[in-house]
Amino acid sequence: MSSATAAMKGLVLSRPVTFVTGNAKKLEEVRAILGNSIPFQSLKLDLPELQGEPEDISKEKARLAAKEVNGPVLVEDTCLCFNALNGLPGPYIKWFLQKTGHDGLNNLLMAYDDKSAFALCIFSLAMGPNVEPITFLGKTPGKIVPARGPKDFGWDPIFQPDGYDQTYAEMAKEEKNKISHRSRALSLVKSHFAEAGYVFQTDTTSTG
Ligand SMILES: O=P(O)(O)OP(=O)(O)OP(=O)(O)OC[C@H]1O[C@@H](n2cnc3c(O)ncnc32)[C@H](O)[C@@H]1O
Ligand SMILES: [Mg+2]
Repeated sequence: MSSATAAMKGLVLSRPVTFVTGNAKKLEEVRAILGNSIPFQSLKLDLPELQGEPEDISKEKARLAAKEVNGPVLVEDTCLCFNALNGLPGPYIKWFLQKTGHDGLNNLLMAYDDKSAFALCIFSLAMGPNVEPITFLGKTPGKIVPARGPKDFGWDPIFQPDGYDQTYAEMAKEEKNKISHRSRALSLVKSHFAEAGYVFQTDTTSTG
């Protein structure tokens, strides 16, 4: 689409999308997965999170972020869902991890034979403070195992994706990024950008 056509459709963005997160490891993966496909800057901000269903939590984060940034934003919320617990801890995984650790998360499943789980990533894109966010879901199935591998990113050591004998933590970063919940959601974000034909004005200065 030419920039004139984009302008007629109101799709010219005067600034890049800001990816708002308080989590440096998430940002690292998003950078690696997106490369130069979508121009974005980042803002380190730990946004308050609503309680409720994962999609609503992610959307509300985007609304708050868009108000904060007063421009287009991308946020994501990540859940780790145990099938035996009907999806819990889900969006509350951060607090379960913080309070009980990798062993505690394994112990939660002690009473069940079913150790299956899925990682869920929900990106929300809000093109501005008064625009309804749209969501993009990525899901990777796997199982919960006793911790193996480096402990530098969340629950990576206890999640072993289906079809692999390594945990996320043991896998090479590029390997994880090929199949992860995050990369699956981001490939939908990329398709959305390709289809929407947003045009970024490049004469602005970036703050991030
Ligand atoms: O500022 P935000 O983006 O919200 O960052 P956060 O760290 O608070 O992240 P979430 O609210 O989405 O909570 C998800 C929890 O799961 C962890 N996590 C997220 N993605 C992960 C991944 O790919 N592998 C392992 N742990 C992950 C993360 O460290 C949190 O403890
Ligand atoms: Mg959070």
